Amino acid sequence: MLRIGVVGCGTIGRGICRAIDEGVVKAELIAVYDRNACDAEKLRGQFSRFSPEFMEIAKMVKHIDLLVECASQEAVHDVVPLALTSHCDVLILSVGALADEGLRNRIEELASENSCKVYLPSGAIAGLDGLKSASIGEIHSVTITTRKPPQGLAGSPFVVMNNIDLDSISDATVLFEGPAKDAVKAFPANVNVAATLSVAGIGFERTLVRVIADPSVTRNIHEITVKGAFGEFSSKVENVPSPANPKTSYLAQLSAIATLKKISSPLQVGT
Ligand SMILES: NC(=O)C1=CN([C@@H]2O[C@H](COP(=O)(O)OP(=O)(O)OC[C@H]3O[C@@H](n4cnc5c(N)ncnc54)[C@H](OP(=O)(O)O)[C@@H]3O)[C@@H](O)[C@H]2O)C=CC1
Ligand SMILES: O=C([O-])CC(=O)C(=O)O
Repeated sequence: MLRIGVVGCGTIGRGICRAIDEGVVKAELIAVYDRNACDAEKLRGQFSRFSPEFMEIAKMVKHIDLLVECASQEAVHDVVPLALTSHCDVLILSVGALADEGLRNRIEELASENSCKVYLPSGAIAGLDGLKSASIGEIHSVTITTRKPPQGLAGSPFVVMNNIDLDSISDATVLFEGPAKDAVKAFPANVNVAATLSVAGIGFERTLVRVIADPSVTRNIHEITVKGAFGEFSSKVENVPSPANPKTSYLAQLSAIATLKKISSPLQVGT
């Protein structure tokens, strides 16, 4: 059976571990790691079928087949090359890290040299199937508009560096418009979905991102428009935020679990 290690024991990590323990994903939960050791320790005690060990990454990669990164963009730099070098497949949630072209190329090279797979779940958006099909032909434009309650954007480098008082925003306000390459650095915990779109479609320079702080909404809303030789499509997801981390939509966690389910199943559905 597939042996999994999870890096990052926050909102998504906890959900993934629970899904493995409950048998939704047919795999063994071997190890967990978080830079806050006590969060990982708390999580370890919550399972009925598995007792994952708290393991540093260097040890973890010797005991698993697949490493799940659900920590931060910084963690992608630290753990993904190491896992691939150790012949582990990798599932990445903090996809914004791949805006770094050097890291992206290194990850692709290491995966290829070591015959490993790198999985990027569709996260909190819908429509990647259409974009992947469309990108076999010519794509003219990909745009994503992300609309979140102001406090869902709290702590992001863009808000901090520009001294934006989120509490004083009374109407929907466009905070950012620009390429995905800049958006994922400005809002690293909010628009990883723009990075996934970039990889699936026309890259980090040409994928355009708009971030709106909107006090009138309670959901994290992602609207995507793709235009190309195939015609055009739009998708809109109104996501329920995770109670433990309102930046992260519940669908992101479900999407990671669905990807693990697909990996561990003989039946493959969809593009
Ligand atoms: N691809 C997608 O569609 C989506 C991606 N995401 C991304 O997925 C990741 C996980 O999200 P979520 O579970 O909500 O986040 P949480 O903040 O709830 O949990 C992340 C956990 O990982 C820890 N962590 C962060 N960096 C490291 C590191 N370098 N090494 C070890 N542990 C680390 C955090 O510690 P600490 O609290 O100290 O930071 C925290 O305990 C985030 O990067 C998020 O932006 C989220 C939603 C959608
Ligand atoms: O969960 C979401 O709404 C999207 C998100 O935070 C991200 O892509 O980083």
